[in-house]
Amino acid sequence: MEVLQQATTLIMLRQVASTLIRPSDLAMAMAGLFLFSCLAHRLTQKGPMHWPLFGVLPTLFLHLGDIYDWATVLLARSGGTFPYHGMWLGGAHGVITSDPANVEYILRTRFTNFPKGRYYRERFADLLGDGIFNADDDAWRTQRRAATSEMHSPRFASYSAASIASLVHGKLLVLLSRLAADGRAADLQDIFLRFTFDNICLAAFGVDPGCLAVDLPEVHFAGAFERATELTLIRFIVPPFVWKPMRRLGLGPERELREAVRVVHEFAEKTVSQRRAEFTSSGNLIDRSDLLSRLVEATEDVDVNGGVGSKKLRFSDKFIKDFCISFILAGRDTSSVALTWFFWLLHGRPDVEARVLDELYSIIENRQDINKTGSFDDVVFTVEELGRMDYLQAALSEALRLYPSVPVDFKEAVEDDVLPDGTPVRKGGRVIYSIYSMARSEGVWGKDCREFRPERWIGERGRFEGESQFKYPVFNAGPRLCVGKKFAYVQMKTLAAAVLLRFKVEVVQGQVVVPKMTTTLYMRNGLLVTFKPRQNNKV
Ligand code: HEM
Repeated sequence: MEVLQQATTLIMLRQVASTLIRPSDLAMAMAGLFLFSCLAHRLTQKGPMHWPLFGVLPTLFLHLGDIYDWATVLLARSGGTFPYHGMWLGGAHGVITSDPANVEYILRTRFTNFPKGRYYRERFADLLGDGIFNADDDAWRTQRRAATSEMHSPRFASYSAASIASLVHGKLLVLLSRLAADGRAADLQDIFLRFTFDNICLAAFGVDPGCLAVDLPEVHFAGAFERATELTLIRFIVPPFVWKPMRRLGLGPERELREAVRVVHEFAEKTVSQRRAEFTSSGNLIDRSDLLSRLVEATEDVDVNGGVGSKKLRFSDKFIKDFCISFILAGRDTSSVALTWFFWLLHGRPDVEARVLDELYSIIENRQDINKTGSFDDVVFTVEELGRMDYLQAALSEALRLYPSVPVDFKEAVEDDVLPDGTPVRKGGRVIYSIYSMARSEGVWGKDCREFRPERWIGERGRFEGESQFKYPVFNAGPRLCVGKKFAYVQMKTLAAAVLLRFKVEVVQGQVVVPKMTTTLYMRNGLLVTFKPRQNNKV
């Protein structure tokens, strides 16, 4: 991340240098540096080529378009971990790893020495405030406790399952039927993004923004949220000496970011204060099960008199607002991109699709109230039935293994440390772990690691069997394991089962399907598909 910023700086420097130095002298100097670096790289052979003065930047720059695959090759060549550093005096340094033992060390064993860190928090502060996604230490712990107790409560679980099913059956299937009837191609990624945005807002605020309406409208809040996220990510590319003054002066993308953040915060503040007023006037929010209502009602124990006693306090509006915004960011696009890759992989593997369908048919056949007409129109799978979809769970987990929604993540070292494989990490350095590369490592997943093989998740008794969090940190691992993991599987399984049962999703030929190089593994060009209704003659 910081290295990317330095790459931008490098381009600027090159432009300045070309006005001060003759181009031929510059070319000679660059050729000298290149030869020197090649020689040094030949001698060390670990990781990417580092240039004098510029560190890894020029090499990185050549690979911006295929950075995940490039890092995968380098990690394989260097035994799973290599150090990097950015420009001389720039201060960016750290290691990149795909070794599960190192991942376990930073995410669990030495959790307190590897927080998200200031670098991350500073960039997300405007959008996320002190929300769980952007917090460390005590601020994170309080929110984590609240998140786990509210999200894992039976009340929230049944509310979220019902709202997922209602969105899928009441809106998504209606939209797909319309598209199928018109024979129109549509971008599956866009449709799924709309679905997960509405879904996460329902879970967080109990409010449906309506992105999934059949006319696929532009929704102001959703657009602002997306823009705010994209514009925040620019801060990971542009150096701080550029974005910070622009922020202060309200210029360029920073001005647009301020406006998008304002829209998001205004919406969140208004919703929180309306819910607070509703609670104050009626004394409870008994009819509401969304996270916001739970948090408005909840209290936390706070120490008083130096820890001698404690009293119950309500969460502040700011706490709840920040929490809900983080929650929306965390659950907004992760499962939609996972589902898009899943449908794309299925398209290339009719055998896997047939096994998923067989599983669905056999669950329907086992129903007491089986619909003898053979029509699937009314089938809405229950949470218990979703739990019996082992093969679907395996296929989704395998799609996420190959195309993890968060392909690369990182932590910052508070103190000097040494990773289990012997690699030293200096204070302030970053440990970047490539989840994308771990999936493609023969040492981690075996010789067939690049194959889409759901069977690797099925145990001897034919049931789904999970893997170590540290070999598969797709949902993060250790104390910061994704709190939405259960929610995400219910959401993905409900959607995938309902759609596959009713439609054959056909990928339009001739499009280029490649990942976008950003923090979430979007498809760069989306995924154009058509929907063909299935003949329901199986039951
Ligand atoms: C396929 C879907 C999902 C994947 C792959 C996924 C993955 C992740 C990952 C990798 C992290 C760690 C990010 C970091 O700290 O840098 C995370 C954290 C988190 N996720 Fe998810 N997520 C998914 C869906 C969801 C959903 C649907 C929700 C909400 C309902 C959610 C809520 C959260 C929250 C609140 C955190 C922060 C946890 C903490 O820092 O303690 N996630 N998730």
